[in-house]
Amino acid sequence: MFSSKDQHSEALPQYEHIFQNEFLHRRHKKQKDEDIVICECKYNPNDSDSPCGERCLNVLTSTECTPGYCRCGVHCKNQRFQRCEYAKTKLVRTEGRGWGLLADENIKAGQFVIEYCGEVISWKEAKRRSQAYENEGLKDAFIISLNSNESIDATRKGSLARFINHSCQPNCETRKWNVLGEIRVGIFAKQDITTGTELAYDYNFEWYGGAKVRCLCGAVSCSGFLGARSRGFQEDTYLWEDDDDRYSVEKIPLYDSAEDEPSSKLLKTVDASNFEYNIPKLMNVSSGLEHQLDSTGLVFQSFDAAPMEGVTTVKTEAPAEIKLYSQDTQQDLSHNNAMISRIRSNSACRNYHISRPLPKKRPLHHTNGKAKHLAQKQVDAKKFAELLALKEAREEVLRYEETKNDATSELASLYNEIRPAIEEHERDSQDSVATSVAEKWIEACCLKLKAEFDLHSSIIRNVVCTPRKPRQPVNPPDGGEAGNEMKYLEL
Ligand SMILES: C[S@@+](CC[C@H](N)C(=O)[O-])C[C@H]1O[C@@H](n2cnc3c(N)ncnc32)[C@H](O)[C@@H]1O
Repeated sequence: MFSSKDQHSEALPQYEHIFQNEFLHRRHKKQKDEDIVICECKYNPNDSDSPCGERCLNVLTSTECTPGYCRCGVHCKNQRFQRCEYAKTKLVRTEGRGWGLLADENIKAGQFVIEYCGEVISWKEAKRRSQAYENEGLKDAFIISLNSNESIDATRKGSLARFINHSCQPNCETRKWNVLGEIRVGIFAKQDITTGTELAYDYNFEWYGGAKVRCLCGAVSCSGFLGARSRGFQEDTYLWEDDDDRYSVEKIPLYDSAEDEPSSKLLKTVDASNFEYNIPKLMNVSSGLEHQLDSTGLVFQSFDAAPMEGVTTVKTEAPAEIKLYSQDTQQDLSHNNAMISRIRSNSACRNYHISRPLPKKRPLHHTNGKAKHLAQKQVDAKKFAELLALKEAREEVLRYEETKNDATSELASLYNEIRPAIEEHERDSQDSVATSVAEKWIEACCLKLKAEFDLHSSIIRNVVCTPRKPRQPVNPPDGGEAGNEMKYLEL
């Protein structure tokens, strides 16, 4: 695997070694006091996990503690990027893949290995440079994506992470961390790695166009080319062989399984069931909830078929299911989508598990071969309550409605609270908000969703199981005589 030649006989690549990203098109953000999240850890000499270990709120949200603010002081273990707490590694010459990086000590699964440092440039500049490097005849590519607007270029300046090669069956992965208000990319071990093993992560979603390089990772599941799963790759037609000859390739392999889709497609769904946060568990829903109460325009769908508001579906074109929600719900949804699109750039962040492809669309109910019109109204819980004969049932429905209203106002006020943060991030062309903010938002969305569900299920339960008030004649609004014109309240 590695060259038998003396490793030092090959000239070391020309680049400037740096330990922190350098910003070319803007300044490093200054963290404001109000943006600093202080964890609840307290240093306890008898508990090795106490100074910001796995239970630390900041660690759980992939945010490093801010020195001077963390109560654990010098004992804080959550400043690994800032303190360059890298694993020991060794540069080696590989067969056919240029230089590579080996573990020079045993590395544990989940361990921070090294930061991918380089020059932070705009996405446009990344495109320009990528083309320029190709024109200059540079074979190795060192640009990776930081967020949807920015990239890190380690071609001229970088850390040793620039030497980590690609593998389709990697032992490492990239993760994005919030460090003093900036997103930084770290290489983390996916599994235990023994000393002397080459480190590798999957480049597939980071490919920037230009030359295609045949992958020599040797994995059984090898995709054939570096970045072969990226959208850019599939649009391009050149191949760069190991001997640097170019070939026009007629048929670049296309990947059609859900897993192989470009990340931009994959990141449309958040798997809420995997959240590691303390988000209230949603009730189990029986399939018997698929009801339609036409006279109120109220449509119920079994929970698993509906997108989980603000959490599950992020899609620019509204899926059919979204139409089942009321207009104000849809408004919330667009806020939520904006939020999710801001947090989704942190795709490598393990806390969000943004991983599942879009759920398959369920066909809507059809009548006479036509799609049934689904009215988009709010549920009038008071109207339902009035129809119920039992006082307890009426009270229950109204109680759930109040809880739902509280959850709705809570979400609205949270949006107002975080609006300045969102606007600031937009000004700075930053694609993510603080994880703590996203976390609060998701929790509020879940609470609102649960409250809505509780209300709807209470209405259904009571309509089905408790007696209704007898039909009452109502006088027409103009005060005319009841009789032939008599109308009945109907469910
Ligand atoms: C970030 S650099 C890695 C370090 C590089 N090997 C060097 O010598 O500087 C990425 C480049 O390494 C080469 N490379 C990385 N992984 C490879 C693989 N699995 N098969 C073939 N070439 C690979 C490609 O030329 C790629 O553009």
